[in-house]
Amino acid sequence: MEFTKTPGWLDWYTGPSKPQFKLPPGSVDAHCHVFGPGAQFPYSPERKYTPCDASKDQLFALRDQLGFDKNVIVQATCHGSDNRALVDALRHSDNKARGVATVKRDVSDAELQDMHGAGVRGTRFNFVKRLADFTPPEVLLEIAQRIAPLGWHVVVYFEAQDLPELYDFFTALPTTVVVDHMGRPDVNKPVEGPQFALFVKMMREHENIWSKVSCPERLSVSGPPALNGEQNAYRDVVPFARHVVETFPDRVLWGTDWPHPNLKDHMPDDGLLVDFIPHIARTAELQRKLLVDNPTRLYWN
Ligand SMILES: O=C(O)c1cc(C(=O)O)oc(=O)c1
Repeated sequence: MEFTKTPGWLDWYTGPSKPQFKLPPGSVDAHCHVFGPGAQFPYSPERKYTPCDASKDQLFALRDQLGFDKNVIVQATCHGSDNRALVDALRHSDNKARGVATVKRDVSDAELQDMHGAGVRGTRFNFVKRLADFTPPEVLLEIAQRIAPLGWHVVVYFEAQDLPELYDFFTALPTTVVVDHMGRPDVNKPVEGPQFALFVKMMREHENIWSKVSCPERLSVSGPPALNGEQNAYRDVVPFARHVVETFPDRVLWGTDWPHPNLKDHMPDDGLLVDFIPHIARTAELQRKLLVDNPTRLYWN
């Protein structure tokens, strides 16, 4: 099948630089995606965008170029609940990738078992309105109860302004809950302001809630972008991510978010994104927890 990319689509950055920051051995890129290729794994009829292709081989080449050991591949919304591209990538990863799938209420136990065998360890609930249609909370809770016995967790993606209405649902989930991209704070607001404070309170009061401190390129308002050798990119995001890393060092994950769906402004050099890490995790111990210990515990147990 032939697909035409969403107008204005930015393709992932080719030839990323070698990071100056040396990742600790065993580091995991704990948030990245594969897109198709559409000819082999068609994009979902329900999708809200049509991306460029980003294959498993291209992802594994990036992993090696940046110096990561492993990947956690998160089902992208352009594939809906058809997890074939994800599962294919996991099966060809030589045990170096785990996955987070998207499942519907009618998923069978056999399908869950099959995905588990391939390396899926979580399911993703998406509350970002431009990406996914609404699913009633009782349906999501039913799915969470189905996957809990497998030892899977729930990944949630939402925007900060929606947290007040989602708070009770998230804190009632029976599994570990991993929040994508720090719950997308508005970084024009103060770190200690009420919006981000609610997110921090949710993590403080619920030890099963984790956060990915990823996506500065999405959250940043003032940049500068991770391009042209910039070693101090996305400075406005640093205080938010640093606060979460230092307050909850055992419950944070980091990922590139390659191939960076739906960016509108620029496409970052992934090597320079890796160089963002020591700004938010300032000691070797915090770096090891963020990049090695935490993802290994959650995904390779
Ligand atoms: O902000 C986004 O557009 C975005 C989209 C997806 C997806 O389509 O799955 O995943 C992400 O992590 C971020």
